[in-house]
Amino acid sequence: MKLEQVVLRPYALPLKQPWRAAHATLGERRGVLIGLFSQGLAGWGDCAPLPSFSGAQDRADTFAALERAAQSLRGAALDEGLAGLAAIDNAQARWAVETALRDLSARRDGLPLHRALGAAAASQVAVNAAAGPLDESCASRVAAARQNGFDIVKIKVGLADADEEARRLRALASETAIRFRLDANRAWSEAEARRFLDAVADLPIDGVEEPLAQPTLENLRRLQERCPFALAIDESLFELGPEKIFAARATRRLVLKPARIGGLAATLRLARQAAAAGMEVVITSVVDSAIGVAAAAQLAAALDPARAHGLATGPWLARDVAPPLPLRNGALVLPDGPGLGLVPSGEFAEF
Ligand SMILES: O=C(O)CCC(=O)c1ccccc1C(=O)O
Ligand SMILES: [Mg+2]
Repeated sequence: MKLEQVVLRPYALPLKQPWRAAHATLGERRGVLIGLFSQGLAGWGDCAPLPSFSGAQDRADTFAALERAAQSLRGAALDEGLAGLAAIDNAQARWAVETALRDLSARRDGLPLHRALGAAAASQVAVNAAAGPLDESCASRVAAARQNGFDIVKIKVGLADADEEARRLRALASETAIRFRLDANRAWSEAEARRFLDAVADLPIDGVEEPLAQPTLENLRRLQERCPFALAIDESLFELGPEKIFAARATRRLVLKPARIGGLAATLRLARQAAAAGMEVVITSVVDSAIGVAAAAQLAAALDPARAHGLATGPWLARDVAPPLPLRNGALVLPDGPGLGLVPSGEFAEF
């Protein structure tokens, strides 16, 4: 299958309200879609680097790497594209290109992408709601999540004093019956983390991502041992090292962002290694476009559609490149169609 046309389509999508986390605020989302065309079919991928979050590569470097990859794909065969993925030296660009290639190849084979990745057919993926930071309007977002059928709501912590946030979380827990997934994005010293985690130990907490500003396998293990719920490694994955993490099992959970890891196959490999080591794996999106979220959702469906993944970021965008996958009763509904199951629409579909 020869790639007859390769297009790059930049986007800038405003958020309904800023996405705030410890160390980062995001007001709009910029990325580039890559589209591959062959025999009347198209495959799409999303490249949306997050320079403000640790571990992300510089945006200009990323788009330059995507541009180079697009150039080398023009006129190449689909299989040559897949064989050349390892040569793309930028994780987010590689993720976009691999998504587009596998979307196209799954469409050729008439299979939804998760089926093309070797999984049984799934119609939905369980997800946590994304409720933003623990601020004044958090309670209304949590109540809305409960109303919309979510069992787990994710909240960013580490943006205010740890004792104050523990009090706010307790107040929220008394208002709405829901489980909390917290993400400190490396905000706390070990002492602050201990103070917060001890103060909320009796609340319905599903897990806490990245509690420590300076995580090591030793301090994470100490913290995990005093927690009744899962702690998770997310952005510290490569700093701590996947192999060391699997051997140590210092935290119960690992968050994998395929956009940051650099592809579907690489993420599947890490996820299976983590599962074999006895860790829980959660796949998350990066407040990217509906194309990126759909790709991560297909991957999550291939891995474990029943575990709540962090893929409900679509509602934060005021505009999107395609109608996002619908959220129903705490799950992302997967399209029936082949490949990703969605294509860019409106201005993003013209070329
Ligand atoms: O996990 C979720 O529900 C949403 C994804 C998310 O929180 C996130 C989005 C962009 C960048 C970093 C993160 C994060 O998990 O730290
Ligand atoms: Mg996280």
